[in-house]
Amino acid sequence: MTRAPISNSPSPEPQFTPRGITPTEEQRDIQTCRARHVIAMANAGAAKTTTLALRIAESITRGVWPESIVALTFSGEAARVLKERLIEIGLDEKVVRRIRCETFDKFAQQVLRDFEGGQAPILDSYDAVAPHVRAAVTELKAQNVLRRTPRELSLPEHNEQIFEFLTIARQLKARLVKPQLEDGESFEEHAESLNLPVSIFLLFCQLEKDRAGYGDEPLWRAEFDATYDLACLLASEDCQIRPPLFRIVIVDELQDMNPASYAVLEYLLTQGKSFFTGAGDFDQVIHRWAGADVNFIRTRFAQGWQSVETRPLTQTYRHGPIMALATAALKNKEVVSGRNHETRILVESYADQRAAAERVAANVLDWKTRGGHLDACAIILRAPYQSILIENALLEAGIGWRVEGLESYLLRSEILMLRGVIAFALNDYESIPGVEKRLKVLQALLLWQQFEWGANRLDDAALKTAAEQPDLFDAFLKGTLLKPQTRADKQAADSTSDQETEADFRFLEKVSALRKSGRHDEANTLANLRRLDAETIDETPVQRGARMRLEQTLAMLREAPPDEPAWSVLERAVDMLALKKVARQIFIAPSTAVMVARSIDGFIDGSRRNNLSLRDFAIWLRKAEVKALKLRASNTVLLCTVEAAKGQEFESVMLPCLEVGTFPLSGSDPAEESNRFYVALTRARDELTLYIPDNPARVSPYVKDMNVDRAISRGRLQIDIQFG
Ligand SMILES: Nc1ncnc2c1ncn2[C@@H]1O[C@H](COP(=O)(O)OP(=O)(O)OP(=O)(O)O)[C@@H](O)[C@H]1O
Repeated sequence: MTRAPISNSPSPEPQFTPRGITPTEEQRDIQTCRARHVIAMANAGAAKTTTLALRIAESITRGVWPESIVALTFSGEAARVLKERLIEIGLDEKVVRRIRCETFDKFAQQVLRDFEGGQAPILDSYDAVAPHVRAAVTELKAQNVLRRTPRELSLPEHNEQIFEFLTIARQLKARLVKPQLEDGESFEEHAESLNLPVSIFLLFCQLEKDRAGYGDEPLWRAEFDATYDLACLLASEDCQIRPPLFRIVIVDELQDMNPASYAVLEYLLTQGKSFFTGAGDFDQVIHRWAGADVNFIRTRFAQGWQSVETRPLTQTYRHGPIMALATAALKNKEVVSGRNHETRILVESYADQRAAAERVAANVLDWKTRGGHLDACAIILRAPYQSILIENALLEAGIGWRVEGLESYLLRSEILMLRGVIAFALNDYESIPGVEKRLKVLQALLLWQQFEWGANRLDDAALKTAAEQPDLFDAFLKGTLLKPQTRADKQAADSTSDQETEADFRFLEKVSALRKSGRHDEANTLANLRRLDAETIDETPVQRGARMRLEQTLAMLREAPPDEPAWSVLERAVDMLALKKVARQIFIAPSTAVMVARSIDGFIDGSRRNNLSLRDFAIWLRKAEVKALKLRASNTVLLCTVEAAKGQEFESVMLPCLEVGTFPLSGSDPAEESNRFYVALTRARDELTLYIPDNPARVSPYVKDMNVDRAISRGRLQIDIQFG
């Protein structure tokens, strides 16, 4: 980033006066700055988003149409927070709705939809993209065999490898790498120039070719593909696409910028001759896997732009000096607070995870007793699996909670599937309340039993009917889950029950027409072939294994002594079903498979409470679910991931499980983990509670780095001196 000196020309007096805050000199300067390009890189809570909102409000007050302003971010959450800040500082909600405020990718999707005249399906997870990767692998292998000298290819087969490939592909797209060769270049040479194995580059090219299809629009887009496609189109020589242009362009979370998003931004700025203001924080990069690159911002961003001014925002207004000192120690940088407030930092030690969860619930109640609002309190987790014990503790304490960035554990597919198994074993289908929930249980069972049903069939009325009626629920077990799949089942895997009935009808008509015209042999052959399809077992070894395991597990559960504790039978069931191994087969991301395994452990651990039998545990689960729903109807505390908390702030923040291996999470990028911790802790306005194990050797190094005691004593001194 080019750093031009701050211009000497004084900024004009602001015309917009915000509600609720008095902008500092620095904020006013950015609000009214005359420079065409203004950039502010600053600490967490240093009012970046607020200042961008002030800049937008100032433009509108000076007569700019809200429709000619676009505010782009890299996460939906950041776009939501920016809109929230615009309203907080006093812009009318109706005016805010007229401003285009969304992620780069949503913006690109809309532009492409208008250009292409339709929306290509969006595949929103790696799991949804994986079948396309497998198809591309098959195609590449087939092509390779036909080569005069086949290459030695090493292509992804297993989920972990496919996940790794998709992550590489995403990074290539962030870098705007095209699936093409330069003139006269070989694939080998090009792959080498990208520092990639040739097999991976070939697969990247093949997948992109498949995605492009033969029409004007691609067959599908994964997350970020719209940004990539738009950037490629804009860079093409015969560029036909004309994205809308805006007078004012705002970008929040600049640290997440990558070359593809930058190409879109540059187009908007050059073609629209727009005024640009951007803000970000180098220490909040937590999406490196998706191509976010601090070096890009530091070295290439704004290169060649005229009239670029970097402006400071030196003080954090979110929290007081104690927190500022603690974050400064953590990140080894200067952090100054402009808030005269003793943000409390509390450190609580725990003996085990259950005790920690109970302390979290007790502290939430205490927060409420001291006059705090539940919805101003957030429990931020490093990983979703950590929610199980906390959800149980909140439930026990009668505290309602809502979730962001994770699903309540009772709704996660691995837990739904286990609940289905319990319901089948006990023949107690009512233990899962509500048709919707039972449908989800059936869908989860199909996923875990590795049925390759298409979306059509999974959402079909027939499955919904099975979820409605107890006898059909049982028939589903016997007639689908425990029955070996046949060739006919496979053929119908993607059709709805209506389509199946229609196919049956057409078949009968055909046979009858043949008979009527005396072609009995043909009619018989057709009928025999159909019978053969219905009788021929056609299941993969994996599917057969899953079916046998389910059968044996149900038998084991039914034969278990009725008073045997649930945790003990469930442990055996999880082993027999080989769930942790199956998780690795089903989920593309290795980290997801690990989380699922931990989630299952947490579920079993949760069943240890009160030593309930399996039947009583099923009853407890049903009651828990009903109670959780009721509690959710009132005020709720937020249970969320760090990613979901980014950009938000809360009066009270609780960070459980700050131990070695959990935060930083083992196997994760250390630099990014440190940033993640920084993001989590800097969400707090008034109170931060850190939960650490009572064994000092197991305490997260980040907590040690914060040097809390020193921050408290120095911070108090600072409050006395600075604010009197
Ligand atoms: N001039 C001011 N006086 C007092 N409080 C302010 C002022 N400007 C902003 N704030 C408050 O400071 C807090 C942090 O602001 P904001 O969310 O804009 O920071 P940020 O830098 O975007 O944070 P993050 O890095 O987490 O995205 C908010 O509560 C906001 O209302």
